[in-house]
Amino acid sequence: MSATQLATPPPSVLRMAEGGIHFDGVRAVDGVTLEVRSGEVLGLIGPNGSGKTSTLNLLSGMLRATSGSIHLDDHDLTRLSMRRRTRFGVVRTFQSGRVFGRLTIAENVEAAALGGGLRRREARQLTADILAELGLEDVAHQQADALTAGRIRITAIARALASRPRFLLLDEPAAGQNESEAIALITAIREFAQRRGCGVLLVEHDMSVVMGTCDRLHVLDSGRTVTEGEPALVRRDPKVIEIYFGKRHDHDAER
Ligand SMILES: Nc1ncnc2c1ncn2[C@@H]1O[C@H](COP(=O)(O)OP(=O)(O)OP(=O)(O)O)[C@@H](O)[C@H]1O
Repeated sequence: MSATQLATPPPSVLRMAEGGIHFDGVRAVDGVTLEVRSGEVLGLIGPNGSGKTSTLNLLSGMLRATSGSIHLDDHDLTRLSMRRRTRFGVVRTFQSGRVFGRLTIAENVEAAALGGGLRRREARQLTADILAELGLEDVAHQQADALTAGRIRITAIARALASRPRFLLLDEPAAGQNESEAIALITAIREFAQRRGCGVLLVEHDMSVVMGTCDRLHVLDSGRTVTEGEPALVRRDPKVIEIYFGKRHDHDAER
């Protein structure tokens, strides 16, 4: 059996309802409700310090919510650790990327596929598919230690995909890459997610990157939801223009 024929899981929803967390009086996330659905990419955007990473951390279990709840379908994840959420298929990646430096890229990805319960043949096939999709074929047999930070970050994403998550939470996966590289990477992740029914939450700074790569956008400012919807509509929302594009918009208007 080819790994691309692996069964697609039934549709699911990862949902945060009125989620909140505060740090020493700072309300980093303040009553945010959002849903990520199987097979879609939800872009989480907003200015610096608006609560994007904290929201992702609440969903992954890295932070415990001080208010609200988090559910995967009917399962209440609110009090579960990150490790236990991983068992439900909710997986996050880190900006720095976590890989085994002594293993090759292919071995790193295959180890994640085996850890996710695949047999060796299926794991090999899935690894080959992912390396091709993420443009890692040329470095497949290089030791991870020898690669650039950017390639290591992509390898960490490849490992996360190989574990066959139901929901993948990505914190700026394309950090440090130029715009076209970022769009290519996120497009590859999106295609993988769509084919395998995996939902993706993507934290990303760059509006031009999320516009063509996300199915929906959720905009935060000061820990609160500003708006949510299709990228083209969100981009035209006056509240978003004000908080997110303010300076550029004024500049454009002046020209
Ligand atoms: N561990 C922490 N301790 C104290 N304050 C924190 C902590 N984590 C986040 N904050 C604060 O919470 C707010 C939201 O931070 P968060 O990192 O979630 O925002 P962000 O939108 O991801 O920002 P950026 O785009 O700059 O990465 C900020 O004011 C930040 O300083």
